[in-house]
Amino acid sequence: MSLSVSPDVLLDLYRAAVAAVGGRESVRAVLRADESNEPVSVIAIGKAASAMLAGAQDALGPRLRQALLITKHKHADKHSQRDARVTVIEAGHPWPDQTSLVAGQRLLAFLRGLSRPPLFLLSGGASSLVEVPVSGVGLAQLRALNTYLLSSGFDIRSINRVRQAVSQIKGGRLTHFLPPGRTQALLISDVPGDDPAIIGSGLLAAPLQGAMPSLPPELAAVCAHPAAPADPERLAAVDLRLVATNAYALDAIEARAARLGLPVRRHRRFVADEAVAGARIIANQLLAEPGYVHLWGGEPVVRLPAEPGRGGRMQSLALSAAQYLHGHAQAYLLAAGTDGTDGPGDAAGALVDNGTWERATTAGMMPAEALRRADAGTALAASGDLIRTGPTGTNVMDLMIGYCA
Ligand SMILES: O=C(O)[C@H](O)CO
Repeated sequence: MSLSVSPDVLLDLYRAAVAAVGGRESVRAVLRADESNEPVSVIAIGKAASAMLAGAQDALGPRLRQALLITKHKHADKHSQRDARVTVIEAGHPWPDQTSLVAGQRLLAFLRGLSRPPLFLLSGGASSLVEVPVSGVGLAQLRALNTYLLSSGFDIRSINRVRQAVSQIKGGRLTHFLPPGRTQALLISDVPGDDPAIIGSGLLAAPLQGAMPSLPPELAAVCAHPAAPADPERLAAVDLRLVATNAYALDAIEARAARLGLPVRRHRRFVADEAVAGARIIANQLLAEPGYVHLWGGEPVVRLPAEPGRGGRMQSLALSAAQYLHGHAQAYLLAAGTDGTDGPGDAAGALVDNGTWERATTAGMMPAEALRRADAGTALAASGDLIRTGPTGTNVMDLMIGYCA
């Protein structure tokens, strides 16, 4: 078999993956299979809420009676805004703001107006976008808590464990406000392991168990306000279904590669390392087995200095991997998020090759220094290797696709 794997082929595989887990397509595919004629009310919450709601609008047509859309500032699309049946609220992310509390009240009011349960469309970001704090906790405390959590280095499970402790709706407590009957929820997962109790802090799932991570005393005191426990019977009346995950995106790449006749090595270990360490592992695996398209899924982390530069975890990982590709005749690595935004800046990630390190250096950058300052985006802009997609309408964490001849 004669192979021709160019950077364009890797971009094509990445695009196929993002399309396969698109919020609109994923929701539409599931709802089209539903043959009922009943009218449906929809509540879509999360960074992918607009796209998910568009999928419901496509599939349900006139059956969609009314919808509440809660998404990040500037994330509501025209499709939703022009539909008179849709109430749009844009709220704060990654830190909750006043609009997140307004969204919480509108959510409860919307539910009070229903005689039967709505269809929920949930995606990552919901934790910050909507909140009804327990009594005694206000916006200032909520923001202080989230500011601490987001820079704590805790994993998302621990972060959302704390968020659940100060909420009247998270950790399954939103079920207390549902009308009677079975509730359906479709979810896009942006968390390792795809646990619905973690996605968006589990508005409709059983609460996270286990010890809380340790917090500074003033924040531990915020979490000591009592919250009503979730009712197991109400939780049991919710059907949660994942419609898009990181694994689905990797499946789509495998399927597309097979159609193109490309042999694939799919690495099953979820890449959650610190980005620079992860880059070394990935580059070693790639270079050890030439002639294959290598695939990894994950969500590495970047330790941020006091004043970080441009670019997120995927750009750090890509730039760091570029130093290992240097000197190889033909070697590429595409590392990109699936939501279109990889940290500060407008890039989704980067596609590096054996010349990236040198191009960045020739352009006057010091790539190693850029990595230390969490400024990979500036070096990759100079080497001409950034990928820009704009908002994609989904988020299933990160994809890494590599090839070396
Ligand atoms: O909203 C959240 O909690 C995160 O995006 C994980 O889903």
